[in-house]
Amino acid sequence: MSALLEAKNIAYSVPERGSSVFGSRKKTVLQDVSLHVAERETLGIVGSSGSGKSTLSRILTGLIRPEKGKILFQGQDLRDANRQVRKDIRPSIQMIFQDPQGALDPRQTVRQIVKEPLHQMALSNDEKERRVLEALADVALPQDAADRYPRMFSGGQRQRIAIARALVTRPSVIVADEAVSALDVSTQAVVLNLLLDLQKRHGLSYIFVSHDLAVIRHISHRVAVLDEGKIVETGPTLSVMDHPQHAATQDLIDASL
Ligand SMILES: Nc1ncnc2c1ncn2[C@@H]1O[C@H](COP(=O)(O)OP(=O)(O)OP(=O)(O)O)[C@@H](O)[C@H]1O
Repeated sequence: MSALLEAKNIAYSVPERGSSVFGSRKKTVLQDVSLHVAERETLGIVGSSGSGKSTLSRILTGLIRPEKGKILFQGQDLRDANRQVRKDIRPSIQMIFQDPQGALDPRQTVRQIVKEPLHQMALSNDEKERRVLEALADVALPQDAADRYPRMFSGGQRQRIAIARALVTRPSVIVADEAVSALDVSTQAVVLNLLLDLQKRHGLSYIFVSHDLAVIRHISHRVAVLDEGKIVETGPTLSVMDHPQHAATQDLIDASL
């Protein structure tokens, strides 16, 4: 299968805490990370707290730039792409964040929240409105949800709003960073099944980032294990889980039992 979104030899570091801006020491957050996701595939990225998952998610969606390495979308290096091409590609790669409470602006209506990613796209207002209602229907929220505020919804419903916002640009890949971690287990299952259903209906690819192996097992075709900023193991989800090769994988399995 050819890669839809690919990371090649990504490195990222931050100034060590307490070091000055002059001659500061650096802490490595990601080191030589390479991975890809194919069309209609879900790649799970699992790792313990501090292993670099959120940083990697933000690099994959272009929110932060890697220090080294490159991100390719359909084979095109996003660094080389000119502004117009980047503008065309950006809607194809969307992100869902962990905390539905914190990620949704409480002062905005659901319509404003879901519409926000469309601002950069040259669409008529009517088309934008159509897309918002279509995205809400996609996540099984009623049309009148558009005029309400996030606080009027449960945690699971708020996460549906976040998913609708990601879907509204009709992306081909969604990076989900701990997308169900803030939800109770039964709501997690409902949201994961919704994501699986959306994948089938829209041919989506997911990069699904979580510390929770049970969640990753439910949703991912393949898995990459991140440990201290490095991918230490990768393969089909069940074979990695049934025959872990690295101590970090075994630790995550033990923690999920
Ligand atoms: N901007 C930053 N400034 C300082 N340290 C950072 C920054 N970004 C990341 N780090 C550090 O890099 C490491 C990895 O962080 P990251 O948030 O990517 O990990 P994570 O696997 O998502 O962890 P968690 O599950 O706890 O959120 C952590 O030690 C974190 O403190």
